Amino acid sequence: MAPWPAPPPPPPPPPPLAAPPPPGALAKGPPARKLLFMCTLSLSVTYLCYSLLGGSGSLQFPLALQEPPGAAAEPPPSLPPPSLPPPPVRLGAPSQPPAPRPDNASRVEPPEPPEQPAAPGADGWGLASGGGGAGGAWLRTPPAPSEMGTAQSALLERDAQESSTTDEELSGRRAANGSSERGGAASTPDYGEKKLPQALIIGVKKGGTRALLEAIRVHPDVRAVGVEPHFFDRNYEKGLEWYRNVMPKTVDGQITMEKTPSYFVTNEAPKRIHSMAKDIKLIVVVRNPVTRAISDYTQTLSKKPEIPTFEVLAFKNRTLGLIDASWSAIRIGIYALHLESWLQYFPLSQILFVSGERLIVDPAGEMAKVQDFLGLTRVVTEKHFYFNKTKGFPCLKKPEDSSAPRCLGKSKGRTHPRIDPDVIHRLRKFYKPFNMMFYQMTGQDFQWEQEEGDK
Ligand SMILES: Nc1ncnc2c1ncn2[C@@H]1O[C@H](COP(=O)(O)OS(=O)(=O)O)[C@@H](OP(=O)(O)O)[C@H]1O
Repeated sequence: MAPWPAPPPPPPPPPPLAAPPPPGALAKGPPARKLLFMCTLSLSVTYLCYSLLGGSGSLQFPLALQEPPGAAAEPPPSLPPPSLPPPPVRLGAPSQPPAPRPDNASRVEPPEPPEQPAAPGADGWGLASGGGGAGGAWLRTPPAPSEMGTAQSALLERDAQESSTTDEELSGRRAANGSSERGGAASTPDYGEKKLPQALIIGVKKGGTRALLEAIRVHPDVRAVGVEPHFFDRNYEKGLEWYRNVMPKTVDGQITMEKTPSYFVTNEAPKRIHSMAKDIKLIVVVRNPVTRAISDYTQTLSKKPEIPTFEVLAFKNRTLGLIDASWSAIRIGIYALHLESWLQYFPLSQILFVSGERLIVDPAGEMAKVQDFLGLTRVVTEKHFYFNKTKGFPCLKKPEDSSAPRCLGKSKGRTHPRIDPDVIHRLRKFYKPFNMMFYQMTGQDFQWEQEEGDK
């Protein structure tokens, strides 16, 4: 294993509010941080402006964003006049500057066993089976308005608690795979030490996080917990000792990892993670937000077939073209806004953005970047993957203790319902300025605007 790189210096405090740059100033190339700050500030203000246009809504995303039918995609409006009050809730912005490392011992509860035994391969790579998706095109009748209100609130309620990989999926996979699958905590030898993670896959839900985790677990210098601990969102009160106890044992030179995709959109997560380990490495698998939203919806639909159609849920008012950004399936994909809160605590150099699309077409290429980022030697390479035609995805050729090839389970790579192309078009236009901002913030062009289809 390559030596763990020295932790980068702590991020500078968020820059003070500044006056908007004169027109064209950005094009003249101001310092990168200033540019980034101006961009993100502009985004937040954009969001506020959209919000003021839209009406009522949830706390985090108060309002729907309006996109009149046929309107040309436009970049976010420029900064507001100085008299405009600041956004009451700035998405993801921490309420305080980074806190000093807490005294863990002072708030630790007696450790208890993990809720889920950190089952290796839980929902991970199983033997390739036929299909890989549930059903074909899903044509559904929109519900009556009264029905819809109830269905939508039930959905939103569920959204708040839903795991990206659900417990049913996990237990299903465990049953299907048996309990002796490779990798992870359960197959970790009974020596070594449980450590807090040094790297996290923090998102995004439906981005390809499971595929990434399972691939990196092939590396002998990585140990990862199979289930999603949800420590920094749902289980934080249980304390760091609980969290440590969830982790697999590691020996010197091994990295401890976990993935919980909801961290990326949890307001408190950046601060909490920073207070645990400011030099932690963060990985975000991102995917075209339109496809991601459909994938998210598809997952919910598979559990709750009675929910309204995607087309119904995507709009606050379809005639007016009001996109419902309070719906989590849509909100999660506004990556630039979520990233802004992470950048308050972590430098960009500590965050790796993996393309969910490339993870499918070139898994080895993306894994090379991941291993470099983690300071690992490139052990996981082309020779570990093959494309499984039945599954329609790359699968692992040969996990470390088995000669059988493995694909991810049926909950990964579901067949998406057919979505009205006009709705997809409108969503693309909705996301475009946020995507542009995200490319600027990360310095990477994920080329989502060039994709034609949904998948
Ligand atoms: N190798 C491989 N096999 C199967 N699926 C793959 C793979 N690589 C990426 N993907 C894509 O991963 C999507 C699921 O993302 P996540 O694992 O992040 O989902 S979750 O948030 O943990 O539920 C899943 O989304 P859907 O296709 O919408 O089901 C896949 O497109």
